[in-house]
Amino acid sequence: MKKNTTMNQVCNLSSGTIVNGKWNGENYTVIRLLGKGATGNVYLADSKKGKVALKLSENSMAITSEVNVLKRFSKVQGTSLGPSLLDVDDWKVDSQKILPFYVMEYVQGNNFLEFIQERGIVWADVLILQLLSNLEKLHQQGWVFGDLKPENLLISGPPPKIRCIDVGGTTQQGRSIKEFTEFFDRGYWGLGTRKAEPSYDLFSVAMVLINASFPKRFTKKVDVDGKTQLFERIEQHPYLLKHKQVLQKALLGKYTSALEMKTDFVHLLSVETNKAKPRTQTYKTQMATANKAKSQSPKSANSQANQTRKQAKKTKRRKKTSGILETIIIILGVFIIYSLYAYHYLM
Ligand SMILES: Nc1ncnc2c1ncn2[C@@H]1O[C@H](COP(=O)(O)OP(=O)(O)OP(=O)(O)O)[C@@H](O)[C@H]1O
Repeated sequence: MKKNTTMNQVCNLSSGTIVNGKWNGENYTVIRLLGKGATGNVYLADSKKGKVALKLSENSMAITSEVNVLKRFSKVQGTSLGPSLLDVDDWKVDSQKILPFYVMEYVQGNNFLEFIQERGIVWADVLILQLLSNLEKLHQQGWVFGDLKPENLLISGPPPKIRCIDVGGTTQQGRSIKEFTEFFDRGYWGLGTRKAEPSYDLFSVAMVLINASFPKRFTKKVDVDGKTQLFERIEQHPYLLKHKQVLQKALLGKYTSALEMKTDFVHLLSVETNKAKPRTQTYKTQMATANKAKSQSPKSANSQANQTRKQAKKTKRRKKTSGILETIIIILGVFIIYSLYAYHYLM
């Protein structure tokens, strides 16, 4: 999208600048720039309500459209689709310049990729389930998020909670997607149209997971079709491979609702959890058998010193492996319990 240089000059506010609302009379003291978007800049600011995020733009149409989306989001019960809207006003910069702005809740936290890089890919499961719940509610209201990408997903908490920011791409179902980023756009990969429908967002969800596994985004190859290239990527990463079925269906637009995708996702996770159990039992059984055998043959152990030394080494190795395995099992257990807790608590 074309950048408006005048806007960028005016919108480059330094720390301490006071933005005064012409109509509502609220004052906001700029702390720092949070980010620059295509339509304006977002600042962290101090206000009588505490820290807030303030978006300033020369483009009053864009501000109005985003404000309308945030208002609509606030009516969707039980979700955290976007930051809550706190104020909408104009700022009289000088005698000739008036800039529209809106103030929203400051969502403190890392974006999706930063969070995953810090905590590990296993967290993607919990976050994607939350995202799918939010999308389901948004789609039910007749809207599509559009520009779904890791930068637009902030993780607040604890407990970790996914929040969609940058509502500029939110489009009414049936219309053409307003804003998109190539990597997350099914049109770019030749896997569908840019018509706003739930499957458009669900394709992007799959791409968010692919991006979480391959943080360096790749471009579409000229000589290979999009489907082949993306399916190949899925085969190359253990996390993606584990979610292959769901990802492939989402990429091919086979899900007509976020709920359907979420159900498949939950099913896949429960299958994985069940698979993990017998492996643990088998190992324990093996250990018990080995210990039993060892205690039943002390004589042969005494007469064969070499064998005993080897046995001791083996046992030491086994104990070490057992320790590592136990730690993994405990971490896995805690994670599953936490996931269930987060899942029930947040959904
Ligand atoms: N409510 C918020 N709380 C915290 N940070 C925010 C909030 N809103 C925006 N930001 C930060 O400001 C950045 C710019 O936000 P904005 O939504 O305007 O632009 P963008 O995502 O770059 O948009 P575009 O895709 O329109 O270019 C975001 O990437 C994010 O880092």
